[in-house]
Amino acid sequence: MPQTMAEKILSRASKRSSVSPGDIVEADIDLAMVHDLTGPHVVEVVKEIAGEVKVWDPDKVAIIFDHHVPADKIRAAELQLIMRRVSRKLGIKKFHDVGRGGICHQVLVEERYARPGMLIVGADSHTVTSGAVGAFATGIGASDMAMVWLTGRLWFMVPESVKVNINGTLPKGVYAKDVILHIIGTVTVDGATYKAVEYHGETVRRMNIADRMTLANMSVEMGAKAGMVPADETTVRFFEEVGITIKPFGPDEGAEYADVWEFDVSNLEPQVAAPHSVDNVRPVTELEGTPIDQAFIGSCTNGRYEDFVEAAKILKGRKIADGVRCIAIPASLKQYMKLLKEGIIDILVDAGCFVAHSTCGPCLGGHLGVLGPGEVAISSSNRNFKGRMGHPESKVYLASPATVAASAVEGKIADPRKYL
Ligand SMILES: CC(C)[C@H](C(=O)O)[C@@H](O)C(=O)O
Ligand code: SF4
Repeated sequence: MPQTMAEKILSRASKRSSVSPGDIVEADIDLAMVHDLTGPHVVEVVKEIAGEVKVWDPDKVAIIFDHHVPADKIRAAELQLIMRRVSRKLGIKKFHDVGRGGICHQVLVEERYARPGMLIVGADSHTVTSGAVGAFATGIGASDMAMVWLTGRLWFMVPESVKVNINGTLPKGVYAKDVILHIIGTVTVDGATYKAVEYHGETVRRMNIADRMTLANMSVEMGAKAGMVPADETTVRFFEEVGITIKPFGPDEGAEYADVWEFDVSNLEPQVAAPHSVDNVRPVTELEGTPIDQAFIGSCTNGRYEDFVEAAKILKGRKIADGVRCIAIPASLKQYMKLLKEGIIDILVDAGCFVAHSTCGPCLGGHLGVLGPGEVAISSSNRNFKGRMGHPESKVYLASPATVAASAVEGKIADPRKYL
């Protein structure tokens, strides 16, 4: 029987010839990731069950520090100490300490830990990001992760698959972020609950890996279990860049989908998700002029080289508006280095941005830009829940890096198209 990407991956991992939506399978995990915040909980549960810390295969475990790095308070330092000791004890090679990697989802893709056809679990909801290279990647809780550490296996209910066809040429100033915001705005935050979403169509085929990561990343904001892009020639080239040969990977011809969604993006305007829900999406022209206090360019959604290049086109030779701070944080050391070498960091600093080394920081109201009462931010990240970036009385608007940059320059939500 022809199968979707999720079905193919779950059949292979559970050693079955085929699976159908609703089946319960026990599958072998190819890669298990934890970070500085969730790792300590996993360690605690593993110790409770097994009496000591251990993992089934140290080469299939990744431990990446990103949420509170460098440690912003004593508690964060304590948690990082735990994970540093565990990494050393277990001989984890995919261990990325402060300054040695970046945001966990960026690192999984950038280091090519995530590969097409893999089954990946991470103790973080945005683990779906690795779907950009054709993996079934999903977020799980600490106790599930503890079972994975101990056995290398986990049960799944095979999800129904949804095919999202995205066609049309993106207009100037409109990006992958606008596409995914538009999709979430259309289907709402529970529009894809427990579904495996596959992104198809000419628009997606033309997207680079950075853009595909933005799409996959926000799949969880409509409830998806996984968000995947078939691995095609672009993916093959992405792996070739570092000397790794992979084969394209996609659904079988004739695979059956629970739903097919069609989107034509040829006339799409830049999109903005207004407070306090990711599906509260409007075209930028409806929100233009809304005053802001802070702009943030970064996160696992939009903190890549390509994102900063777009923001820098707008920031070059301009200044951040008086009374507004713009925080710019590349998603990883590698992205930072590339931006540094190409003079993009100079442009950001010249414009008046506060540029920091890779961390989740302000994205989850952690540090390096926590909002105060009544403050308004526009952010290139993925969540705008009440209090997400700080005080419960603050507000977060989500948009593309270009829209964030244009807004930073004007001190109010602005349409990036007039700058491009
Ligand atoms: C802190 C962590 C568990 C959380 C997640 O799972 O997504 C965070 O990364 C987020 O984006 O809200
Ligand atoms: S950058 Fe934001 S969304 Fe991504 S993992 Fe960190 S806190 Fe979560």
